[in-house]
Amino acid sequence: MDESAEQTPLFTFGVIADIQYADIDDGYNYNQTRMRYYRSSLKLVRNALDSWSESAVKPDFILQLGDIIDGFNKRDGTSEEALDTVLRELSSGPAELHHVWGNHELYNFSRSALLRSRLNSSAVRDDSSFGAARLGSDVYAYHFSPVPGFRFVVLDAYDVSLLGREESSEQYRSAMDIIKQYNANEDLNCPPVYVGLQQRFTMFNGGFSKDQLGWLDSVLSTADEKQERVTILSHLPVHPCSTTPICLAWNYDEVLAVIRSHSSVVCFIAGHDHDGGYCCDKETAVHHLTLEGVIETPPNSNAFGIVSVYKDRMVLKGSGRIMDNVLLFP
Ligand SMILES: Nc1ncnc2c1ncn2[C@@H]1O[C@H](COP(=O)(O)OP(=O)(O)O)[C@@H](O)[C@H]1O
Repeated sequence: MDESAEQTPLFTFGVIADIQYADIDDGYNYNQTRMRYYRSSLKLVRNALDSWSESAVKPDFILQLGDIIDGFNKRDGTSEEALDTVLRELSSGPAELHHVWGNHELYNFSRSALLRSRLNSSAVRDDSSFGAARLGSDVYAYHFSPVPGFRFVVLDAYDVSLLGREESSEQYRSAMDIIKQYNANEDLNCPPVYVGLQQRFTMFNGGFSKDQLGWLDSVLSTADEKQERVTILSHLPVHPCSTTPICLAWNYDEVLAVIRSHSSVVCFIAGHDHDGGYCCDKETAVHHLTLEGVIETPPNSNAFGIVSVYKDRMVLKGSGRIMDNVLLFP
């Protein structure tokens, strides 16, 4: 029998990704290959909450991996209402929430509005010995330690992006320079090629600035010294084996290089690719987990999980489309 089954976990947390709620009829994705269940996504959130509340060991916190409401809300003028609806449900749950931002957050709200909103969960408990918990400026990146010896780092995968940046800004211009190097299409949401990693250079993706990478590097250095186990969260995946290339972060390779230079990282959790994915990095044995998205999950199924953390592993108990997984620490 799995040894961890007999032990009490050190802590547990819930995971859910790409809820993309909108009060509109079901419809297909852009390529007409997958059905999206916009209203039913709220029911699947309720299923997750019921399960987390009823679980023998209730989660200490919930990780919402981004795209909490769909971009169609912006078109319909229902962004605030839709956000209220989902957050009302999630806030009624058993644990504090940590929100990651995805492209749909930026379709609905400006970066400054997001920083002032309930989707900014950076003001959470942390130990001051670690320096500032948040990166600062208008980048949404922070870290927290739920239990001594463990740390979670929330990254902003749209720090370098055409989304959420004023067209007149330097950041917008430099993101445009990057995408134009690889994508010659008039519609920058259309991938530049049909196969290969270059597909990632679309407007619905983004990347991490030098400032953010430097900040991550220093957070991980301190975590290495303290021999902590770090889990990194981002809307966009950064390992090519954990996702379809069309969903990868623009500068995934730079994030991987930072992760690979630190001993503290044990896991990287992302959303965005609604089909999900998983791989264990060959070089470091760090787990790269991409969660199946709620929005493309049929109403009779589910897409959420609960993770129990032990001293040597994390055990993911998935529901519906999310598979169980045992993530041994490297
Ligand atoms: N192949 C494509 N060509 C042009 N536009 C696209 C393509 N794929 C997606 N889009 C557009 O990009 C935006 C984001 O796509 P969407 O599928 O909603 O992203 P997500 O997977 O995050 O839900 C939408 O406006 C969508 O219409």
